[in-house]
Parts: sequence; structure tokens; C-alpha cells
Amino acid sequence: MAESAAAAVAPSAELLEFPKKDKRRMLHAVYRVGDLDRTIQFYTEGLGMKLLRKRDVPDEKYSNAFLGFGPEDSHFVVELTYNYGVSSYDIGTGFGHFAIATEDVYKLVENVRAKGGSVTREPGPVKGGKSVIAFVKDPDGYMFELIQRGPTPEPLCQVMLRVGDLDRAIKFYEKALGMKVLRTIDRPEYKYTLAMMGYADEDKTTVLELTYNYGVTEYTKGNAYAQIAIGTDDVYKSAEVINHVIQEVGGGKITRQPGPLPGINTKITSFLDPDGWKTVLVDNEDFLKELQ
Ligand SMILES: C[C@@H](O)C(=O)SC[C@H](NC(=O)CC[C@H](N)C(=O)O)C(=O)NCC(=O)O
Repeated sequence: MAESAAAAVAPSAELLEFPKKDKRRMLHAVYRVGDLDRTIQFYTEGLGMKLLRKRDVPDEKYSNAFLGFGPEDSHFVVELTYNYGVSSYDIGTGFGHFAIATEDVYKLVENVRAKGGSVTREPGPVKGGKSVIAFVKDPDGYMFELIQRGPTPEPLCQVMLRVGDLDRAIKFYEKALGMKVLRTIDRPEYKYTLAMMGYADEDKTTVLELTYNYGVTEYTKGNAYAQIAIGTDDVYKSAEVINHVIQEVGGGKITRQPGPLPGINTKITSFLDPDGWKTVLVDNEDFLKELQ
């Protein structure tokens, strides 16, 4: 009896392969800001992003602005949320940064400075490596790493999150989300290891940069950064796989069962990874319809 029950719920090999075969793309990062116009001004004039669209949802007392380096149907973008009357948030210690690839970090830093932005790390080679980087802080305190790179179709190139167990996080993002480990960097002299994870090469797409600081297993999440969204052709199959991986890895949680959102009918499912970072999977077709 117990055996047949177990057999009935065991996912097929085909289902477990689904995340790797699915049409996945990182769509956007969602986070809260205290003044939408102030952030739009900094991102457009200081960082060179375009304002793609805005929407106001007065019934729910919030507004959104979408910004990036290209249209949402082909680029990763940021979705800023302004909650009426809330002017500041706690970013916590777990969120790391967003990154922008540019052909001239020095020039971009000068531009940020000229627009009154805060440069927290001057341009130069990364400690322990060769890439030329800089860090700037946006008006709410979110960090942007500026990375010197050749021309790229996707300048908004990283979302960095800190995790407490890198092997567990890698296994989760590989199996539950079908991401590949694109590169790992261990810098024992600075006591950290990074794993770049994603769906295509780092210089062509946005990747998730998971950072493990030796011996640090817990971070605070604050209430500012919310989630990343990823496209899928099937939220139902995706959620089945995620459920299975949650049990296998021993961490994570489905926070929204797959199905259409009331009112707009876009099918989504959402979950937390073993470190508590949230991801929303969005039906690809519904997402494109929403943009029309
Ligand atoms: C692409 C890759 O090489 C980098 O740019 S890594 C940047 C580096 N990251 C870290 O140090 C991560 C660990 C750190 N303790 C953390 O939790 O953020 C970095 O920020 N270097 C700083 C520098 O000044 O070079």
C-alpha cells in the first residue's frame, strides 16, 4: 500500500526534465521604492535606462514603473513598486546588487556623479580578479555594480543574492528552475564563493549571481526587494517539479499554487527557495498578452 502510494506520486523523469526543456527567461526584478519619480530620474539620467511604462493601481494604493535597456518582450527589466505614503524600506543584508554592463565604467561613474548619485566604490579591478567594476547606490540604497564589458544585448546583467548554503542553492536552481551553472569563482583570500546561474551566456543575458560568504548561513531579507519573475510555458508542470525539488532538497516553499490571477487571468505560480528568496513563474503567452 505504502509502496503503491509512493509510486503514484513519484514524478516521471520526463516531468523532472521539463524545467531544462521549457522556454525560460528572466523577465524582471520587483522591488519597492520610496519615490518613483526620484528613482526614474536616477535610472534614466544616471544609469542610462529607459522608462518603458508606468501604471497606477489606486484601488490597491500602489503604482509601478518599468525600466530597462530594451523592450520587456526581449529584455530583463526592473519593476519598481511605490506604495502610497511609504517613503522608505529596509533592504536587509541578503540582497546584494543589480549589475549593469558597460563598455566604459569610468565614464558611467562620472555620469552618475554628475547627476548627484552616490559612488560607493571607485572604478578599478575587482579585489582578487581582473574585471573592472564600480559600485553606485540608488536613492533608496539599492546597490548597482557597474561592470566593464564589450557590447552586450543585455546591459542589466545580474541580480546578486546572498545564500547560506551554495551547494543547496545551486541544486535548487538547477533542478527546480532548470538554470545552468555558468561560472563559479572562489576567492578564499576574501572568503567568498560565487555561482553565476542562468539560461544563456553571461554576456548575452541576465544571470542570478549567488554569493556565499564563508561561514555565513543567515541574512535578513528586509521588506524592500521582493522577487524575480521568470517566464515558463507551463506554470502547472513547473509547480509540480518545484514541489518535488522542495522535498528532495529539504527547503523552499510554494507560496502561490499555479493558476490565473484574479482579474487579469495571467497564470502564475510563486515559491521561496531554501534561503527564502522569492521567484514568480509567469506564463509566457499571458505575459506577452499583458504587454499589448
Ligand atoms: C564578477 C565578479 O568577479 C565580481 O564582480 S565579484 C564582486 C565582489 N563580490 C564580493 O566580494 C562578494 C562577497 C562580499 N562579501 C559580499 O557579500 O558582497 C565585490 O563586491 N568586490 C568588492 C571590490 O571592491 O572589489
